[in-house]
Amino acid sequence: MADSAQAQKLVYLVTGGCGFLGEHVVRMLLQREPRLRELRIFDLQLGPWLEELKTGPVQVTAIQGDVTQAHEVIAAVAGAHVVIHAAGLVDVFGRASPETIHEVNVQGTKNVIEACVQTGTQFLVYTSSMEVVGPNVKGHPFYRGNEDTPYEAVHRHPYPHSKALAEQLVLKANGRKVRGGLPLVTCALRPTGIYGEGHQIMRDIYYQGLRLGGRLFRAIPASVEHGRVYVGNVAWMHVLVARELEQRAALMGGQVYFCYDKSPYKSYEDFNMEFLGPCGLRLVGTRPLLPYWLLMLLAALNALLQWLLRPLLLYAPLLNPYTLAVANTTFTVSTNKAQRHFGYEPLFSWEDSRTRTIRWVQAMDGSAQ
Ligand SMILES: NC(=O)c1ccc[n+]([C@@H]2O[C@H](COP(=O)([O-])OP(=O)(O)OC[C@H]3O[C@@H](n4cnc5c(N)ncnc54)[C@H](O)[C@@H]3O)[C@@H](O)[C@H]2O)c1
Ligand SMILES: CC(C)CCC[C@@H](C)[C@H]1CC[C@H]2[C@@H]3[C@H](O)C=C4C[C@@H](O)CC[C@]4(C)[C@H]3CC[C@]12C
Repeated sequence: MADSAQAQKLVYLVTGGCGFLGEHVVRMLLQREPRLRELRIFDLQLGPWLEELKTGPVQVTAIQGDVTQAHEVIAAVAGAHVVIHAAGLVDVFGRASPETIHEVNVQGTKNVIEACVQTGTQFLVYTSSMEVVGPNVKGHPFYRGNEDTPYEAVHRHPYPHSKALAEQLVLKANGRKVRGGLPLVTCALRPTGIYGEGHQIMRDIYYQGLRLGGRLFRAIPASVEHGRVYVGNVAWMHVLVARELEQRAALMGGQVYFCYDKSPYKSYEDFNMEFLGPCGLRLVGTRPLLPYWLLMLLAALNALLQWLLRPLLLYAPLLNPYTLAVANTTFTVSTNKAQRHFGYEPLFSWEDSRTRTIRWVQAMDGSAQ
């Protein structure tokens, strides 16, 4: 008993802890980090599910706050041993302005780094993205690459641009002296397209399929591979990195790691069918039903409509020139860097990840389309 009381000494802060990934990180920490004394969850919007966590042995502190507000971030970070910075504005559909995306993703990350430095927090894990590498605007394939694979990263879209700038800030901050004189240890995790329970885009596509009479129409050739990783494994990587950063600071500090697991290499649409198929949806066509030039035209039309309608309403469909380019460019990773550096093995097999995701889709209310 005395041992476990003594062992429970760490204070963790998860920014964006109520988001899709953040919730999984929070739950994983509570299950798999026995040294936790307090878990602070910082988010713009707090989820009602947090209440149920407050009855456990770890003190769960919910903090409604905005990463763009430096004073709010400092107050949340003060006294934390580890910060997992997963808050971000994930928008590739033109819902938010480029300035807002920059403010949240870049200035927000600067605020987190400065808060660590000012308050003496030594360990910072940043949720980056595969998008800091690519796909690039030239449509170059990244075929089962790793962290060292050369690739021409060119960003024109505000979201990947902001993630790339934020990642650079985090990596550059590694080694800075925090209050008390110890060095800040940082690293960045780069998930590919995350899937699993709570994935909003999967939900949208499922409902779209239901509205279309249980059908989805193939738009992307089956040969285009899109990297995907299960949310539980991404969360597990965050927990492991946070745990190992202290012991392996020299090796892991300033490093980037792709998030990977045993999810199969498939096109975006074929991969989604692994879950949507067993839930009654069918992907029509072995080849794209529309020629690529027509899809590009439709995507451009959507972008034009978005611009024209902006004063009246927000028109933000899934298809736009950027999402089409991402879905239509092979981008997959094959690496074991996380295994070599901190012993990562996926916690969930592909079969588990698939079953859990299917169960979640099945539990959705089909009438809520
Ligand atoms: N979803 C993916 O496929 C994917 C892939 C790679 C990387 N990522 C990264 O993972 C992180 C989490 O993404 P997600 O998919 O869970 O998105 P999400 O939108 O579900 O979660 C982001 C969370 O951040 C919070 N947030 C946004 N602005 C904030 C602000 N100003 N202050 C405080 N909190 C704020 C949101 O309220 C939300 O809860 C992001 O940094 C994203 O860039 C996501
Ligand atoms: C062209 C249509 C037929 C299909 C549109 C699908 C499109 C909305 C999907 C395809 C790929 C998706 C992105 C990809 O999985 C990886 C990421 C990285 C992450 O950091 C943020 C989300 C994002 C950009 C996904 C967004 C949705 C995309 C573009």
